[in-house]
Amino acid sequence: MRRLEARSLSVDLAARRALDRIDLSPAPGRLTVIVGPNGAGKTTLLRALAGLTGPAEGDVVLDGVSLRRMHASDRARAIAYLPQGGFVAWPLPVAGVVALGRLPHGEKPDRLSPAGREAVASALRAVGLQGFADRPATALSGGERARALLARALATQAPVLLVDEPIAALDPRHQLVVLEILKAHARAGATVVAIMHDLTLAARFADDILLLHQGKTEAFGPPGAVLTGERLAAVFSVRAQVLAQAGGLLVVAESPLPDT
Ligand SMILES: Nc1ncnc2c1ncn2[C@@H]1O[C@H](COP(=O)(O)OP(=O)(O)OP(=O)(O)O)[C@@H](O)[C@H]1O
Repeated sequence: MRRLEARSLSVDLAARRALDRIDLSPAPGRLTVIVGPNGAGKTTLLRALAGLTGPAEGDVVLDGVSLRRMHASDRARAIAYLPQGGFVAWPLPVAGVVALGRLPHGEKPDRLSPAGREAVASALRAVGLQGFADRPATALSGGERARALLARALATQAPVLLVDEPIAALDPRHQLVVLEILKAHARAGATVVAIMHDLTLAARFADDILLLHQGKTEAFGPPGAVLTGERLAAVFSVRAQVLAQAGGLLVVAESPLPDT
């Protein structure tokens, strides 16, 4: 198990502070979900946790070592990152796209080791795309492509998995399938951090929720402690009902409040 930690992390984008002194230590074995309004800094935080955006102040460390001091290939083996709204430019077969997840292990997609081949096959099975292995990735629907790109991240078999809006393009069944994959991956010992906008699904699947607002931590903890009607009003500017149900909370945004 690897311990990823943001320590008083601040990030500047175009000379503007996008993240302000974030402390976050997503626990291995648990699914941590980041929520917050558009522009709150969620993607910026995930990119910083992946070592793709450097801190202005503070740091991101893996097992106590700054990501800035790690070799890029060590970092890529340790941390798999799935960007938002993934895009595939070349008509590579789906299995070839997923095999790109083995590059950090020094494996060429067309010459995988037996372990690499098994990792690719198992990732394709996990996302339900085993029948699509030979299809050009440019000939997939948006949701199929999103699942193929998640499979690429899974094929890395990294102990840390960071995924930016992994269910945004998915139908209800595949949303549940992907969230179950993420949860199972966490339960198997990985550190899994996902950005989501669906607060009901976040409440149902997350072990911990980080609520970001204007680059700062508004709240962190179990869903029931973080997602309160009062907080949703203050952060999202919506009147919302948070209803306790068997299986989790149901969050219903009822009406927009005047923007503050
Ligand atoms: N490359 C960039 N240069 C300058 N500012 C940026 C850049 N990328 C993002 N920003 C700004 O930084 C802030 C945080 O952006 P970020 O993408 O992290 O938000 P987010 O919470 O992921 O939003 P969303 O829910 O819309 O995806 C926003 O105000 C955004 O306009």
